[in-house]
Amino acid sequence: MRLVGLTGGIASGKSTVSSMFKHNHISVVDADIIARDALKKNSGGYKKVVAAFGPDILQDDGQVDRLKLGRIVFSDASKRQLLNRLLAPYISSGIFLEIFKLWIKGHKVIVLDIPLLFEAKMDKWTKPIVVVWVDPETQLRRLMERDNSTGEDARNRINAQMSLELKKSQADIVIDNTGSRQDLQERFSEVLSQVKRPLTWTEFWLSRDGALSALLGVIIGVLAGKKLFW
Ligand SMILES: CC(C)(COP(=O)(O)OP(=O)(O)OC[C@H]1O[C@@H](n2cnc3c(N)ncnc32)[C@H](O)[C@@H]1O)[C@@H](O)C(=O)NCCC(=O)NCCS
Ligand SMILES: Nc1ncnc2c1ncn2[C@@H]1O[C@H](COP(=O)(O)OP(=O)(O)OP(=O)(O)O)[C@@H](O)[C@H]1O
Repeated sequence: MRLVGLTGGIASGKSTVSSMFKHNHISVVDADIIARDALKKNSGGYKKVVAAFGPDILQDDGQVDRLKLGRIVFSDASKRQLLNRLLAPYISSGIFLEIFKLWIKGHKVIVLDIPLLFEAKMDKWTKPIVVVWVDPETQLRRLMERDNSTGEDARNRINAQMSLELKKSQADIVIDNTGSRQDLQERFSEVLSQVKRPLTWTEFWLSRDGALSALLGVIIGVLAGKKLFW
C-alpha cells in the first residue's frame, strides 16, 4: 500500500488537487472532514472542547460556532495548541480508521490530504509527500476571496501554520499552483503518473493482497513442513 501525503498551506490548493485525484479514481482521506466530525455536537471531541473553551463558542443550536472558535485559536497560539491537543487523538484515530477501511477493500494507493501533515509529524507515514505551493501574495488573495475574510483574519490563519517554504523544502514532489487552473491540470497529470507508478516490494507487502500472499505463503510453508517431518 502506498500512502501519499498531500499537504501545503491554507488555501494553497490542496482540496483542488485532492478533487483531481478523486476524479482519477484514487481514494483520498480528508483530514479536514475528519476534524469536522470530531467537533460535531455531543461527540467526544466536542465535549472536551466545550469544557475547555466554554459555552460562548456555541451557536443557538448547540453546534460549535466554527467562525468564532477559528477567530479565537488563529489569533492566540496557546489556545490553538490547546485545541490541537484536545482534538489530535480523535483526528489521528479517524484517519487510521479510514485508511484501514480502504486497506480492507484492497486499495493500493491512498492519498492523505492533511493540512498539518508536518506539524502533526504524520509525514513519517507517507511517501511520497506532495506539497501544493503558491506564492505568498496569491495565497493571501485566494484565501480572502474564498472565505470572504479580512486581511488580518487571513494573515492570522496563514501564520498559524509552519511556513510554506519550509514545507516545500521537505517535499518529494512540489506542485506550484501559482498559475492558472489549466497550468495546475498539466502539472497534476505529471504528478499522477508518479503517484500511480508500480508499487515497490515493500509497498506491495503492506497492501491487503501482499499481506494475504504472505499469510498464504506461511500456511503453505507450515503444511509442507509438517508433511516432510511426518
Ligand atoms: C478552528 C476551526 C474550528 C475553524 O474551522 P473553519 O471551518 O473556519 O476552518 P476549516 O476547519 O475548514 O479549516 C480550514 C483550514 O484551516 C487550517 N487549519 C485548521 N486547523 C488548523 C490548526 N489547528 N492550525 C493551523 N491551521 C489549521 C487548515 O489549512 C484547514 O484546511 C477548525 O479549523 C478546527 O477545528 N481546527 C482544529 C482541527 C485541526 O487541526 N484541523 C486540521 C486537520 S489536520
Ligand atoms: N490554479 C488556481 N487558480 C485560481 N484559483 C484557484 C486555483 N487553485 C485553487 N484555486 C482557488 O483557491 C482557493 C483555495 O483552494 P483550495 O480550497 O483547494 O485550498 P486548500 O489548500 O484546500 O485550502 P484549506 O487549507 O483551507 O483547506 C479556492 O477558492 C480555489 O477554488
